[in-house]
Amino acid sequence: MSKLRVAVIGARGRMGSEAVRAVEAADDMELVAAVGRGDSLDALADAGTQVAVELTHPDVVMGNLAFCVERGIHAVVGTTGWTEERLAELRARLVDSPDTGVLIAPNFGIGAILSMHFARQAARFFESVEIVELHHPNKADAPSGTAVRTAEVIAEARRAAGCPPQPDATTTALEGARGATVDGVPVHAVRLRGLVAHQEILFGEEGEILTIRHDAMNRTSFMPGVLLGIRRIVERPGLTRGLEHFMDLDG
Ligand SMILES: NC(=O)C1=CN([C@@H]2O[C@H](COP(=O)(O)OP(=O)(O)OC[C@H]3O[C@@H](n4cnc5c(N)ncnc54)[C@H](OP(=O)(O)O)[C@@H]3O)[C@@H](O)[C@H]2O)C=CC1
Ligand SMILES: O=C(O)C1=N[C@H](C(=O)O)C[C@H](O)C1
Repeated sequence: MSKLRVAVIGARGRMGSEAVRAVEAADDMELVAAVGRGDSLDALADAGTQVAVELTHPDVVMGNLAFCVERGIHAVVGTTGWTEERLAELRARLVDSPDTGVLIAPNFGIGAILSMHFARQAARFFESVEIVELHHPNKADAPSGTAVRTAEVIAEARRAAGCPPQPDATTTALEGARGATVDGVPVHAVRLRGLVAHQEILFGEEGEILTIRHDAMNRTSFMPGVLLGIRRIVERPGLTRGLEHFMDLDG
């Protein structure tokens, strides 16, 4: 069987350099291009790339994806900082390239995806929920893409179950003291030297607290998810949001 022709954009970054190593080590993949800031994306087209792994920065991800989608190159995107407007722009681009698939994965960590799945299940049983995400201080976006998606998933589940808004008697607060509110869920972002990527989802009910915590101790931990995304996106045209769609979680 022929190998999947894979390129990495952002290849010299923390995640990109791990992705380069992971693709090179995968028996069913060939690394055909590895580009970073200042390199032309034409290298991807020239090398006959089938799947591009995008691990750069919120400021440049849209341009990189426009290049890929226009040329029918599938993309596995780890870059965060997504908004509804950006998602809508990408969906519109994909309409003109109906055979192309783009996976946007707020988190490639299998444990992180499972923690979001468990949070969805728990959401309707607790009056209160708050999210604390903790990352290294070089991170550009806050709150993290994972925290935003987790809050959305929890809010969807609570709406579907008819849960009322959660209690909060705060009437006076310093700006930011209650975090950012994402779809009704307070999200708190910590940036601390020594951390990699961590998240706690706190559920509270009278007399009972459930904490779901995930810790990524290094960036190698994201690579099984990156490889899974590469293998599966070639058979899934359109926009896929979240690696969970490739994980058979309800099976
Ligand atoms: N989905 C997931 O599981 C994960 C997602 N992420 C996300 O991935 C992204 C990258 O994170 P991380 O690796 O830590 O960040 P880094 O800053 O380490 O890497 C980003 C890389 O992209 C490069 N870059 C910047 N602009 C361009 C451009 N125009 N074209 C090509 N390359 C460019 C940077 O170059 P230079 O060094 O010159 O600035 C850098 O090498 C972030 O958005 C982060 O949130 C991170 C971890 C896990
Ligand atoms: O920037 C990071 O490091 C990470 N970014 C992703 C996010 O914003 O959720 C995934 C992970 O948390 C690491």
